[in-house]
Amino acid sequence: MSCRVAVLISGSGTNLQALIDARQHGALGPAELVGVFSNRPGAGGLERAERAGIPTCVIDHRQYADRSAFDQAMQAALESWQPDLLVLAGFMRILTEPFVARYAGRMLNIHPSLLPRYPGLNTHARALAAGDAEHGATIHFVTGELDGGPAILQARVPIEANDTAEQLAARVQRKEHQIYPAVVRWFSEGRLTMHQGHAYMDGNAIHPTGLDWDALDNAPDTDPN
Ligand SMILES: Nc1nc2c(c(=O)[nH]1)N[C@@H](CN(C=O)c1ccc(C(=O)N[C@@H](CCC(=O)O)C(=O)O)cc1)CN2
Ligand SMILES: NCC(=O)N[C@@H]1O[C@H](COP(=O)([O-])[O-])[C@@H](O)[C@H]1O
Repeated sequence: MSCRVAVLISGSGTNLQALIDARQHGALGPAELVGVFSNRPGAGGLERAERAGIPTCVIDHRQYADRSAFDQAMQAALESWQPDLLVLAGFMRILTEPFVARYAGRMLNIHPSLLPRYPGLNTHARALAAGDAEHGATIHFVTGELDGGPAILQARVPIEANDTAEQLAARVQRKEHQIYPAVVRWFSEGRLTMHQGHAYMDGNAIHPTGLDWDALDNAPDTDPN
């Protein structure tokens, strides 16, 4: 039974590429990439999708009077792909409550910080400015609370002396490209659920900050059964 996955982007699409590569290497489980949607014409990820033979759709949010009108147009376009899961991969628009409710429990986002630290934008510069020793990425279910949905997985990277925001972003992205395919696979295998605002893996509640990627040696997906 395949899991129909639509990916939402706004930019270069390196996380999309990681999903495409994982699919091509048989590492995405039953997940099938059925479409790529962008709110930005010319987004680099659109070329990645076209090269992979994945249908694309672009709706420019700037052509709409308000957020709700854009979300309604986006939802109508997405429904044509009949997605089981929406994957936000650098999608840079805040979604309205009705759109979020339509996909409750089947919409994921990857955020470039160790939530709850640094929701919103410019996370790398904020972590540097705060003098943090570590940074990372969080994958979470999307809810109406911006970057506040139940966490599924976190992955950490060290902040090195003299790091620029660009160097730190690149280190975080390398980790993102490892973890997002794993989480999409888990969801497509029916192992990830959201219930009453909490995330569950194989029926077990996930810690509020998510599973720790570096501690997964003994974790569910190493289970031989
Ligand atoms: N209702 C929700 N919408 C979105 C969520 C969410 O958790 N709940 N996650 C974000 C992804 N994201 C961070 O991970 C994020 C994206 C965009 C913004 C933002 O401030 N966007 C501005 C426009 C910025 C731009 O166009 O460059 C806006 O929408 O006005 C904050 C966080 C996706 N949506
Ligand atoms: N708040 C959302 C946000 O900042 N998301 C971030 O945008 C980048 C998209 O890169 P990509 O387009 O190359 O996948 C990723 O690093 C992702 O964490």
